[in-house]
Amino acid sequence: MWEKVIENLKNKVETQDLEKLSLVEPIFVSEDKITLAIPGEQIKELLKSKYKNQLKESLKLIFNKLPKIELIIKTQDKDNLNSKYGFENFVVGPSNQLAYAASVAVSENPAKAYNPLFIYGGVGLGKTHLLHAIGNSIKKNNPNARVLYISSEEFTNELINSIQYKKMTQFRNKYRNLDCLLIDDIQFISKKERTEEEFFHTFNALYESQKQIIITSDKPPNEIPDIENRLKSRFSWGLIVDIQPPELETRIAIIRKKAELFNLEISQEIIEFIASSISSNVREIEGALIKISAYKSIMRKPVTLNLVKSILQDIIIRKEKMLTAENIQKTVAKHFNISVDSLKSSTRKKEILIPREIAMYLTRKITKNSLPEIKAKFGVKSHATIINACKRIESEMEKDINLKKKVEEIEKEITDV
Ligand SMILES: Nc1ncnc2c1ncn2[C@@H]1O[C@H](COP(=O)(O)OP(=O)(O)OP(=O)(O)O)[C@@H](O)[C@H]1O
Repeated sequence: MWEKVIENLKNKVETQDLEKLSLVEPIFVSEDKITLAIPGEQIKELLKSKYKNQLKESLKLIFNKLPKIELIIKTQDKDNLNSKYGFENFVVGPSNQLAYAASVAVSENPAKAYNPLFIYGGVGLGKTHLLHAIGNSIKKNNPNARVLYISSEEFTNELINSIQYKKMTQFRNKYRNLDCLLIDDIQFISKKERTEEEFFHTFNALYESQKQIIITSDKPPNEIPDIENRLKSRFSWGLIVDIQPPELETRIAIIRKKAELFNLEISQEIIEFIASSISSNVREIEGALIKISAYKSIMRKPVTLNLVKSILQDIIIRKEKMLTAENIQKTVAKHFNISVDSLKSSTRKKEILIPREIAMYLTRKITKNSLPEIKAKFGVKSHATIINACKRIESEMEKDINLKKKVEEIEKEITDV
């Protein structure tokens, strides 16, 4: 029936309006009354102010008389928000302070504080948590706000379906009529031309109508490979903040908070043990606590340090395996595109010398190897060579930001296990 109305309206309505009106759904139809479900206040207003007469005429034509027209707003689409992620259960420390503060600011003043807000950081560091917290907080302040959380993969799948089933109008209306779009892991749209194109237009539509956009990624915009420059530049229009792996103190605070949530009583000694065994990934910390909780309830035994050590053995062994001089040499060699053997040679060529000194510096910093052990692993004659290499790299990193970044990136790759 509504298709007939639309057919009738075709020549009397502007094209872009017609697309919007085609989203209206009749949910009750009789000769006396017709109830139309409208997706949003904007379309309702459009229908009432601009097309009331045309609508009446079309209905008259179809029914031979004019039924009573009732307009109701369609219940909102699911916002995909997970209520378990809030600001109140996000532990703040130096590593995530800025991302947290920016997220709170955006949720208090959508589209006015920072737009877009771009949050990036490694795996399991709380980016998704912050996205949901922003969405939940905006909804709490304004229950009518149209907020949507979506991963860029889901966005891509939905787009593909919409193209396949010719539902692009619905797709565009869904995304372009939001007050706040929270899009997770944007790096996954790279190399997907059509998705990038569609996201570009979604971004523009929202930005131009002053709607809030929050984006997360594993890298800053300019380092996401194979993504259009026009998107990268838009991602940088607002504020870009990073989340770093939490420091020891923050990890301890996170473990305390999570243990409390899981109703798990553990001693300070155990908390510190977990915090020092799992350094870079909060999801892994959570996983460890869930495992301990499960053991506790199944075995009905008190949680001792030894029990925790045996429960977390696989994680600890995996870490120890990665934190070796051999693995550091391999990773450094890969980053500089040179061979592991050349790292152990005595050549003074700059392109080998710097990577070799970086490898020594990282071995000293992150393994438990003693100086004689490091000496043997790099085939050098004296301890002084290693100590001097470490000092040189430390002072070079202070002067050269690119070198500092490179070393940090390699260190992250080695310790992120
Ligand atoms: N600072 C924090 N305080 C409390 N919980 C945290 C914190 N950081 C991370 N978490 C928790 O760690 C888990 C992983 O975080 P989240 O899913 O947000 O990571 P992510 O950065 O989005 O990772 P990915 O890139 O894999 O999607 C979540 O359960 C989250 O609640």
